[in-house]
Amino acid sequence: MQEIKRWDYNGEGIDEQAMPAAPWDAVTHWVDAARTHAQGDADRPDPDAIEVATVDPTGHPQVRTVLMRYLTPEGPGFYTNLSSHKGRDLRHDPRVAATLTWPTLFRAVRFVGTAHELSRETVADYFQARPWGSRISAWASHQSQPVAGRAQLEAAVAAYERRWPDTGAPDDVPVPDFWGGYLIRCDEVELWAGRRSRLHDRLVYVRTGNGDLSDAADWRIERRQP
Ligand SMILES: Cc1cc2nc3c(=O)[nH]c(=O)nc-3n(C[C@H](O)[C@H](O)[C@H](O)COP(=O)(O)O)c2cc1C
Repeated sequence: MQEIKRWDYNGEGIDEQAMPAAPWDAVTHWVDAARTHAQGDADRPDPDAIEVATVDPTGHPQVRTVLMRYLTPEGPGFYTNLSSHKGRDLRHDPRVAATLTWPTLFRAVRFVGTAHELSRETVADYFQARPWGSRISAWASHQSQPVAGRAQLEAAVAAYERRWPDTGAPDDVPVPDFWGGYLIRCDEVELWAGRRSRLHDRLVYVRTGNGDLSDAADWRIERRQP
């Protein structure tokens, strides 16, 4: 049999006595730690890369990686093309799940909830902070649609570059109507910590009320078996 390389996970684990009563502090503490850990190390995956799972109109699960460019007590979120397959999925069924995984810290966070479109104001603020080239690409890409070849995409980019040259101003490229973002309003937030011999720690914040991630009264904590 082929030899399998096995890694034992020996992270810090989770002490529920020390865990904040609301998920917001727990999540931001881990996100900050992952960002610090990744700093200046090109070999570490982007700490904000998040896998987002949706259900397509046929009921089939779909998953892809995006960047968590939004994180407030309302929930985590991301920006994308609203006409993409994920946009189509979420219009049809807003239920969503997402995971942030930081293998070198033996940690992962899992969010389960429903997706809500971010306001046009929030989207515009983020879009205008993106580099000019990324804003041009957002116009040129009909995300998730087939394309005859890369040349077709590059021709579309060149046409938009001529239309909206880089002036250095944040609004030199308008915000496309079809571009936006989603906030995940969470019903569950799980913190997973890898421990020795696969006897990991899993602590799940389960929503009990209508508040946001920082409202301790609206969450209970449950430990689940690994
Ligand atoms: C590290 C990484 C980051 C990505 N970030 C984004 C993102 O923030 N937004 C986005 O729409 N796609 C992003 N993508 C591309 C998506 O994975 C995916 O290809 C695209 O959104 C189309 O997905 P869909 O056809 O399921 O809608 C990223 C891919 C990777 C690997």
